[in-house]
Amino acid sequence: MPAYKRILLKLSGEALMGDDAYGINRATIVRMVREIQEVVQLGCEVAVVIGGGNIFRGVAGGSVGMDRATADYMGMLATVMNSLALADTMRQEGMTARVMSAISIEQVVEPYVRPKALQYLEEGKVVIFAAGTGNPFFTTDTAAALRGAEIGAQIVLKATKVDGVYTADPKKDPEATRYTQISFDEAITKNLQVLDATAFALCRDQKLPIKVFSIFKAGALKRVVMGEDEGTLVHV
Ligand SMILES: Nc1ncnc2c1ncn2[C@@H]1O[C@H](COP(=O)(O)OP(=O)(O)O)[C@@H](O)[C@H]1O
Ligand SMILES: O=c1ccn([C@@H]2O[C@H](COP(=O)(O)OP(=O)(O)O)[C@@H](O)[C@H]2O)c(=O)[nH]1
Repeated sequence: MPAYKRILLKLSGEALMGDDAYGINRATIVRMVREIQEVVQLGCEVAVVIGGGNIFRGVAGGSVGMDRATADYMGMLATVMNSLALADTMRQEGMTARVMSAISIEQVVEPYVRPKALQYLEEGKVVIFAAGTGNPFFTTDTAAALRGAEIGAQIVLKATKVDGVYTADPKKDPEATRYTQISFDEAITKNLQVLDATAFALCRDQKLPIKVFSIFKAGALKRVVMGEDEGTLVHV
């Protein structure tokens, strides 16, 4: 039995690159989709928010000196591309997915309408929330917290490049050690940067726990969903 009935899974856009310099690595996206399929088959309702770093950083050079809001809209469009790629890969793997966008581009994807999203989830479809929150100056982490709260997810799962929350940034400090669990207050006091501050505050206010785990580790998502010891749990 899965430990959660409904989850909001945040996938790092940058991780989609796999070993490539930018863009979407085919083997990587197929592997991610198969891991999601496993938890859907367990009976878990899955909503996904995906980042855009893999595409956006590829064009970021051109955004130097650009108006911040304009660059952010480009970033949101990058998440739409990733969402479409993810949904299409799910279709190829025999799953049913629906993409809903926070900015209206109706010829491409349907707009985000909360009751419709809830209906899809109840029907066992995977819902992919594209275009982040639809607002510049935010991130897809915040979109994950926001949509997670809106759909009544029991937990936000952040699948990222590190396998949990560490005492310091593990990419900079080799001595850093991983927490099995940590409270929101302690993570804020210690200024641990693994989710941005807005997303963090929203989850804390809504008492929505977060699990941070590795997107690269095979089977990690399933272990998290089964409530096994994996990654770091951030709790109230
Ligand atoms: N205390 C910490 N514990 C874990 N990771 C940290 C910490 N501080 C900074 N990081 C960095 O945060 C990064 C993950 O966050 P983020 O940039 O939001 O990734 P993404 O949105 O692509 O999943 C990691 O690559 C890691 O280097
Ligand atoms: O609500 C949002 C979500 C995303 N973005 C933009 O889209 C980019 C891509 O998202 P993110 O950096 O969160 O992706 P990831 O790091 O997961 O690849 C961000 O840098 C922002 O520029 C935004 O402006 N508002």
